[in-house]
Amino acid sequence: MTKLYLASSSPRRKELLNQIGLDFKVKPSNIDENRFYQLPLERRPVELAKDKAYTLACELTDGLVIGADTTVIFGNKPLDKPRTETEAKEMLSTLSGNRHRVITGVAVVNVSDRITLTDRGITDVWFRKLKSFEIDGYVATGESMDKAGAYGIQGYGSLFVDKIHGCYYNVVGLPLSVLIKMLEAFGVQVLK
Ligand SMILES: Cc1cn([C@H]2C[C@H](O)[C@@H](COP(=O)(O)OP(=O)(O)OP(=O)(O)O)O2)c(=O)[nH]c1=O
Repeated sequence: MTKLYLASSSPRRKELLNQIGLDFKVKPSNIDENRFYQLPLERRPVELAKDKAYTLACELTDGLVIGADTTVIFGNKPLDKPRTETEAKEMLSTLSGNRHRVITGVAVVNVSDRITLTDRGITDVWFRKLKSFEIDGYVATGESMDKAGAYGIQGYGSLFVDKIHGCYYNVVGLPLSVLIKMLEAFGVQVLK
């Protein structure tokens, strides 16, 4: 059976892979994300995903490595993980009453020959207009801090979302319908 590795520290990605019954090991890879900040925003998540997966693949002898990166884009600006609570509140004010885009890049690297597949999911998310006490209350829950765009659609952040167009799981951190096609290309099947 093919060994599977998830090159990510995101608990959400781990949960999503568990949800579809995959047997895998988690081995986060530490890459220098700063090197990618010059790239066009639509390309960045895929390149980051590839680097995360490839970096771990170089430490292994066999198996498949999955890497991913979620970027939240408002207009043509990225909203990365907030560094402070003030920054989180600013991001949420920006998203309030507006539409933004979530792109999750995914890469699967075959360790033995380094053959790599990449793809991405794109989801548009509409937030309702938020009151300032709601933004303060949300940031006080602590949910913002490790998440792109300063919110988690799977948590209290669900209260802000009017509608989405695209894959929900892509927003949480892994577009599962995209990933499964990539895994199948390497002979891994969930439903037989
Ligand atoms: C928009 C959004 C993001 N997120 C999370 C998913 C990702 O964990 C995080 C985006 O940061 P990433 O840099 O994609 O991932 P990470 O740093 O958590 O993990 P790693 O780099 O080791 O793979 O934001 C949610 O959980 N819910 C949401 O609704």
